[in-house]
Parts: sequence; C-alpha cells; structure tokens
Amino acid sequence: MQRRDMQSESGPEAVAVVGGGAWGTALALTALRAGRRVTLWAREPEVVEAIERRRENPVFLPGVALPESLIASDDLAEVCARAEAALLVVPSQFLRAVAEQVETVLPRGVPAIVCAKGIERETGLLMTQVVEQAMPGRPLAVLSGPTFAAEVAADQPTAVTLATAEKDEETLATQLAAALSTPTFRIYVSHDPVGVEVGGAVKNVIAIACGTAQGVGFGANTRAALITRGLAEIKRLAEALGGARETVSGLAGLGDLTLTCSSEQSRNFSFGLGLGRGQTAEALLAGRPAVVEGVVNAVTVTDLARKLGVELPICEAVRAVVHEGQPIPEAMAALLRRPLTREQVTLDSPIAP
Ligand SMILES: NC(=O)c1ccc[n+]([C@@H]2O[C@H](COP(=O)([O-])OP(=O)(O)OC[C@H]3O[C@@H](n4cnc5c(N)ncnc54)[C@H](O)[C@@H]3O)[C@@H](O)[C@H]2O)c1
Ligand SMILES: O=P(O)(O)OC[C@H](O)CO
Repeated sequence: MQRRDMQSESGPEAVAVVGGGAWGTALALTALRAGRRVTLWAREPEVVEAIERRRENPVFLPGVALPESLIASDDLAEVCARAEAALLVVPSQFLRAVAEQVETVLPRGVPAIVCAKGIERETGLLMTQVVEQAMPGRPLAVLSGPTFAAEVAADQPTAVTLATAEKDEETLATQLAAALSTPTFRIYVSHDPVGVEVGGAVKNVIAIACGTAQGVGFGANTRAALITRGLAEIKRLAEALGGARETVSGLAGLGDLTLTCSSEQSRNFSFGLGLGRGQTAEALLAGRPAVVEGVVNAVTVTDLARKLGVELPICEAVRAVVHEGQPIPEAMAALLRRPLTREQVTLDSPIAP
C-alpha cells in the first residue's frame, strides 16, 4: 500500500467524547492536545461538577489536571449538538443503550468511533456491530491498542490502531487519525475492525489468567506461555469471525495483550492477581467504580467461540474459575493436561514499513 501524508487530510474540529471514565477523560485530553474543541459527556453529575469546578475527574482519573478548555456536561444533547466526530467510550455492556441515545442527538453523517473493548453479552456481537445496529448508516471506526489511560493522560508516548468498518473508508480513517494524533499519541490506520476488536476483547480475559498465575506464585515462564498461547486464541477467534491474523500481531492484538498481561496497572491483571492470592471475585469487584471488562468478557468470548467451534482453553479456564467456582489449581491442571500438539505458527505476510 502506498504511504499517505495523513497530516494533509482535513478532519473534524469538534469532538464529543461520550463517557467520562478513565479512558474517556484521557481521550478528551488527547483530543484537546491534538487541537480539537472537545465536549465530554459523563453520566455522573459529580464527575461533571468536579471537572467544571476543580478541573479534575477524581472518581475515574484522579490526580490529572484538566484544562479550562474541556467542557463537561451530563446533557448528551448539549455535548453532541455541534460535534463533527463522537468517541464512544463507555464499557462494552452499556454501549448499545448509550449509542442509541447518541443516535438521537448527534447530527446526521457525523462519524462514531468505538473505544470500548468487549463483546456484547446478549448478542455475541462486536462493539462496531452493536453500534451499526444502534446508529444505522453512520460512518464508523474503532480505536484500540495498548493504552493505560493514566499514561496517555500523562502524555507518554503511545501508539494505537484506528480501523474503519468499510474498506473504502480510507479518507475517513486517515482524517480521524490525523485529527486525533499528537506528537505523543500515534495512530496507525487499519481496515480490519474485526481483528482489532477481537484483540481488545480477548486480551482482557488472558490478562486475568496472567494475574491469577502470578497471584498463585508462578513466574515469568508461565506468563510468557499464557501470553503466547493467548495470542493463538485471539488469532483463532479473529479468523473465525473474518478478521486477519496479521492484525492480531499489531498494536491492538499483541501490543495490548503484552501491556495488559504484564502490569499491575491493568484492572484485569490486578483482578486476576487478587484471585490468585485467594480473594473472591465478588470481594474484588465490590464497590469499585472502575470496569473489569475481562470478567463479563470471559463469558462473552467463550460463548461466541463455542458457537463458532473455536477452542479457547485459557479463556475457558478463566470463565470456569471466575464464574463457575472451579478452584484455580484444578483449572491450571486441566490446561496443562491438554493433549500435546504441534505448535502451528504461520508467518504473516510482509508488513509495509
Ligand atoms: N481505562 C483504560 O486505561 C482504558 C484504555 C483503553 C480502553 N478502555 C476501555 O474503555 C471502556 C471504558 O472504560 P473506562 O476505563 O473509561 O471506564 P472506567 O472503569 O474508568 O469507568 C466506568 C465507566 O462506566 C460508566 N458506567 C457505569 N455504569 C454505566 C451505565 N449503566 N451506563 C453507561 N455507562 C456506565 C461510568 O460512567 C464510567 O464512565 C472499556 O471498554 C475499557 O476496556 C479503557
Ligand atoms: O486496565 P485494563 O485491564 O482494563 O486495561 C486497560 C486498557 O485496555 C489497556 O490497553
């Protein structure tokens, strides 16, 4: 593919960020740094009030100073009225309901960019498929990759993937990438939303497995095995859904998997760590405002894989431990008892520089 000068594309000036959690707040800050006018919708009036009065989101992203130019509101219509692009940044299981509301107030033809990571429980649909139903006919993209909100907010160098749903949406993808990139937030363009989204959903579940392994006292060997075999699970599911294995080797697959599986900053990894140390899932989740997507996605990805006849043994083990009460040693023994098999590693096609 020919390389294009993305800076020359003109994109949206006004951006609505729908979702005032950690990631929505960090993305709002990034869009401001990229020179956009940004409005942020938060569901909780106390979050809106704290941003407007104290210039901070103490509930979801404490300690990060937010500039005066960030306009926050709990009125979705006000936030979306003049937007030229909308970032949808609510947890996966709430995305449909929120997208349906956004559809009623976002001007026609304005693109929606999905920033949630997961699969919908009731339908088994990917997030862009959910939004296609909730906001029919909208130009659509998905943004994903290795991004801890706090590090993005701190302006640390970060790279992500932005994929458009339609192959012929090259202009949309490049415009959005140019509009939201900063000197430290580097957006690569892809045309494989399926590969991008499967990576984002499944890595959360594998991160729970890695945290659990560390929690019970296993070290680097076990983590490397889980990451590598977890990547194989992502590739199998992505391919079964029509995605490309090359995408899974990229930022939204291997990149995000490596990040989330290796750091206690990850909510999913630290949830697993707690499980491995003997805490219950209920106790670990009680009273926390932040989402641990891998908990529900352990069910959604395995339900989907079972329907498609795809084997995801690590995700199944996480589901059994978190949702079915299987003791961790039993789940680990079952994984290790699986028949020995050939390691099927096919080379990806050459990648453009
Ligand atoms: N935090 C990160 O570092 C990060 C990075 C990349 C992607 N993501 C993804 O972004 C999405 C949002 O995560 P986050 O980290 O911003 O959330 P968060 O854990 O910081 O906050 C929880 C969010 O859920 C919202 N919420 C709670 N109940 C709701 C309801 N009934 N309806 C609608 N919204 C409701 C809250 O308003 C809040 O915005 C998730 O899919 C997550 O995987 C997060
Ligand atoms: O904290 P986690 O585990 O939800 O991960 C956050 C982001 O998805 C990392 O890319």
